[in-house]
Amino acid sequence: MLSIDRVEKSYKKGGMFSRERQKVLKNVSFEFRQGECLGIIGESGSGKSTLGRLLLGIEKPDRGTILFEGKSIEDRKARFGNISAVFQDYTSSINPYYTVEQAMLEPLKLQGMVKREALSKIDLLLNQVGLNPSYRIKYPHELSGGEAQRVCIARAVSSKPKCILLDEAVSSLDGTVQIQVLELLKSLRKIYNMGYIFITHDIKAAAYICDRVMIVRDGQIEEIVAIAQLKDVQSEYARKLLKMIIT
Ligand SMILES: Nc1ncnc2c1ncn2[C@@H]1O[C@H](COP(=O)(O)OP(=O)(O)OP(=O)(O)O)[C@@H](O)[C@H]1O
Repeated sequence: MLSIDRVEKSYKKGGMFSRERQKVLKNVSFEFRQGECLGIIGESGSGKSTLGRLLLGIEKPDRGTILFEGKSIEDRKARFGNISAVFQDYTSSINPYYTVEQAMLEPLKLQGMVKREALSKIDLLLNQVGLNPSYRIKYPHELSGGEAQRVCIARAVSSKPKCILLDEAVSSLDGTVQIQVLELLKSLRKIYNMGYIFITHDIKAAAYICDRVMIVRDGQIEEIVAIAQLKDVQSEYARKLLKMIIT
């Protein structure tokens, strides 16, 4: 569904007048299959979030191509309604002056829904993420971290996307809430028949939800492995990384 071919990305390094560039992604190629949950794991600074932004079409690669069902992800029409995102920072993902209802109306209106239809859809979406209709009138500061992230997830599924990219989406939640949100993601995946790209440094969370994980090292793919074969990773680095994260 998503074809990533020889993608490279670099950023300017140093001050405003510096010409030096840091290569953040190097020759990245892989396929994301329809309906799968692919984890992207790696050390801090390995380029996971940069790759995530490129997959969303927020930024352009310097070289290489990213195709969504054969069309460039840079083409708004290719990605609109097909791919959405949930980020770690749920508090700044929702406008602080918007109620939950207003925040959820936005994407539904963009899909061309009339207000009456959108309002009943909001009740359904809130219900699907385990929040009752009383949450419609709440502001972000009145929500717990887990509740705010549920609202972000409800917004992300509202367009019935084929894929949601989750960038450290459960990392700031504490233990039990994290598991509840992972369970929610599992059940929504079945309801909507969609795939996830799950960026995380938490291998346990990845193992809980993903079918395959891609291990990224210093901007390059080290290895892609099915979760069931995680214990049998081939590369020395992947073995060390997994051991380090698990202990
Ligand atoms: N917009 C940017 N401008 C300049 N440098 C950037 C930019 N975005 C990322 N970088 C650099 O690219 C490298 C990779 O960053 P990235 O956030 O993609 O890594 P990451 O694996 O997601 O890390 P973390 O797990 O800590 O979030 C880092 O050295 C970072 O400083």
